[in-house]
Amino acid sequence: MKEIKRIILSGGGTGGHIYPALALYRALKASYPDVECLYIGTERGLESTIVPRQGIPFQAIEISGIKRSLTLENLKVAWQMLTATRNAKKLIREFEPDLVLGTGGYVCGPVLLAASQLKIPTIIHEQNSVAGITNKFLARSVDRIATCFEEVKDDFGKFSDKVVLTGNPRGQEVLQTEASGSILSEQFDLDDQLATVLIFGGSRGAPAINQAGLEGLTHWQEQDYQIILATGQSHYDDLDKKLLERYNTSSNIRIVPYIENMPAVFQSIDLVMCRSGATTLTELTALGLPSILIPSPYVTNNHQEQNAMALVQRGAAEMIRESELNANLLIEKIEALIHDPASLERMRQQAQQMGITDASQRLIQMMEELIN
Ligand SMILES: CC(=O)N[C@H]1[C@@H](OP(=O)(O)OP(=O)(O)OC[C@H]2O[C@@H](n3ccc(=O)[nH]c3=O)[C@H](O)[C@@H]2O)O[C@H](CO)[C@@H](O)[C@@H]1O
Repeated sequence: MKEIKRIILSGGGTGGHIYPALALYRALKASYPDVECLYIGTERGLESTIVPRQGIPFQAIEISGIKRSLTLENLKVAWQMLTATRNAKKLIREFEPDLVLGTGGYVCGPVLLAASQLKIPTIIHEQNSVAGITNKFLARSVDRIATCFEEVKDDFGKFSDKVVLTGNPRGQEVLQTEASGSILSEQFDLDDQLATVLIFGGSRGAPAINQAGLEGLTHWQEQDYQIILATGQSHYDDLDKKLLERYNTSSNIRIVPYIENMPAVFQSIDLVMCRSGATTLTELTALGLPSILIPSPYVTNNHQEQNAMALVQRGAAEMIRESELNANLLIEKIEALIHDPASLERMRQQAQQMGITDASQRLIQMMEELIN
């Protein structure tokens, strides 16, 4: 059997498309220590900082998303797509990969298209319960479509025979991350023994969640549990420094810009309140973490609400729509659950039942089949 020696990974914009690729890379490296990888993303996306920090060679190409209304803008995007595909071809020819795998986001369009035109085996990985625009566009050209929810198969229409349910590699990765009983004290100067709620938007933060979270802090300061609020880097930079200082010096509240080691931090959290991006949900279900989900209403076909409903219907999570969100509701929901260990335990079990925990192995097997 031919070994996997060189692969190109692509995907980005936000963390939800990047972390699955990185988790897969690490699993691949464990099976094939000599494997070499090139990551192709964009300069503007989070991948341009996250990926090089992992020591993975990174190349950027320029591409932006299709605007739904402005046709002139779309002409520019079409032109960019042609140039980007040409640039991607150049990178692919130079690197000579055995396979190219894309985890979603606009950048995958030109990269996977170029690879398939060069007759290199291709896989796209769809994390959501509703297929993204780029992945739908690529369905015709790629060899396999790896998915995380049964129900997304139909979105690929006549290409649905290429669909294989693999799950999201990030779930397997968080499960393999060792828990440290002292991460809350060491990293946040909080109490390792107290119940702790983690509030965050998605990889870029969410203004509505930040606002409701910040408004709840005066109340939470007086409670017997702890709150960590991760705002997203750019929102954090805009926060009033006096407010930050006031809360961050209290014993049970921490406001931070971004948590780099989420898989490790999650292990010490009792309840999560966050967006319902697909990669976050994979992490929550793998670990069996109870959650209150606030889907982003600003995504294609409202897919985050569908992602969230998959958990809500199984009793693994509760949901608040952003239109109903305010600090009082947040406080009420958190308080109802944090003081109810039986409900938390039920949610934990339900969440855990949903997790697919061998996604990397399934994807690696798919890669091996394709290159042989
Ligand atoms: C606005 C938007 O288009 N969002 C999409 C994007 O979301 P986004 O990238 O925000 O979403 P996900 O929830 O899927 O992933 C976020 C990732 O960032 C990590 N994290 C988050 C905060 C933090 O401080 N530290 C940290 O490491 C989370 O643990 C998770 O691994 O991709 C997802 C996966 O295709 C989609 O489902 C989302 O709808």
